[in-house]
Amino acid sequence: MSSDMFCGIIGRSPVMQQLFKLIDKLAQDGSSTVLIQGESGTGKELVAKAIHQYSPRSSYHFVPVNCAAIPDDLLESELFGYTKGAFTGAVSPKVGRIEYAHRGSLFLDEIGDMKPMLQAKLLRVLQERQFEPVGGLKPIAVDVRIIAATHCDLEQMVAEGRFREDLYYRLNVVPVSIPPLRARVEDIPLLVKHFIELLGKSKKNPFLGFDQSALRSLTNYSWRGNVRELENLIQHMSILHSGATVGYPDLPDKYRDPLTASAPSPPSASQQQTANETRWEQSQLFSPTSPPVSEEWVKGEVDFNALVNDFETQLIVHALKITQGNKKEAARLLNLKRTTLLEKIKKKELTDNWAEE
Ligand SMILES: Nc1ncnc2c1ncn2[C@@H]1O[C@H](COP(=O)(O)OP(=O)(O)OP(=O)(O)O)[C@@H](O)[C@H]1O
Repeated sequence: MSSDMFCGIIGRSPVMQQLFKLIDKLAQDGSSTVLIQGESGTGKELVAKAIHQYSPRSSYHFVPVNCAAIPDDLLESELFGYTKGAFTGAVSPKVGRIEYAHRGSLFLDEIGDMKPMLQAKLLRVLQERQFEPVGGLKPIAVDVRIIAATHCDLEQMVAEGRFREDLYYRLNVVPVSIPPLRARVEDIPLLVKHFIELLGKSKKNPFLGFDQSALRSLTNYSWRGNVRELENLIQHMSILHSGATVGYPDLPDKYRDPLTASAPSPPSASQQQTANETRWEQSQLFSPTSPPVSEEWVKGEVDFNALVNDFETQLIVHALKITQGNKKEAARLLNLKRTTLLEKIKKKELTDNWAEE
């Protein structure tokens, strides 16, 4: 599987290609519980839907429940339903979302926000495949695949006693991790193209996109809100710049990267990225430590090894910044072995604090 799109999910980076394979396997399996972890806006719900849509359960319901958005006292009756007279106001019985998802998939988003009492009730659904509605005594059997998602570190929450350990292990049968967008920057141009096409479909005078310098700057940005933030930016740009191509100066302040501003324009103005242009862009991500026509250049005293060493340091620091210090990811971005990167970091005595840019 090497397509750049799988069930509406865009990604050509190796991690996304691996994710597509995992989704395919999980879909075929059809029953195992899945726990999706990733920062907000990385596409957790999209992945959950894809797992359902490709599974034998696809002709039944995909039922999403956002555990953080529903107040605690309502979440129990939303999930488990209630019998007539269960509480004041329960004038007729209500089917809960777990029962509604029978033979389909239940997507429990923000599972880390679920209160302990409900965690215990959910554990029973996972263990016994049955539950009682609020106010009911008779157990109801269900055949439901549970796909949970969270942006929290559930393992840490277990260690702190804030999440049930037994439930964590029941949920984490197949862990799926979606990396943040800053750790897969090669997906950005593709996502930009995808959202421009999507948003431009219904427009007479659609937004035409970004020029090379704007795109370069977006690639250097940290994307705390991940793909959702990128989608919002393109929506914003489509409104302000319909029928136009946006350059670096037109980007909102926070998306403008000073390194990009100092880089010269690429040799070709074509919107189409050729392999050569991509390589050229990569080399222009960093301004050289010495200007090309300095005194040393004229006198022929350029210290080639020192300059190459500096450039190597800049590349490593840049990769560590955009991966927030994740050395495995940084090595992947740089196409280096992890051990090679670790040796270079040690030799260069680079500090270990990459969280803030
Ligand atoms: N790889 C992707 N390809 C295309 N669209 C994507 C991708 N990842 C995310 N999106 C889009 O970004 C938006 C956010 O995705 P989604 O709601 O699935 O994220 P999430 O991780 O569940 O977020 P949250 O944790 O805040 O609920 C959606 O509009 C989704 O379609």
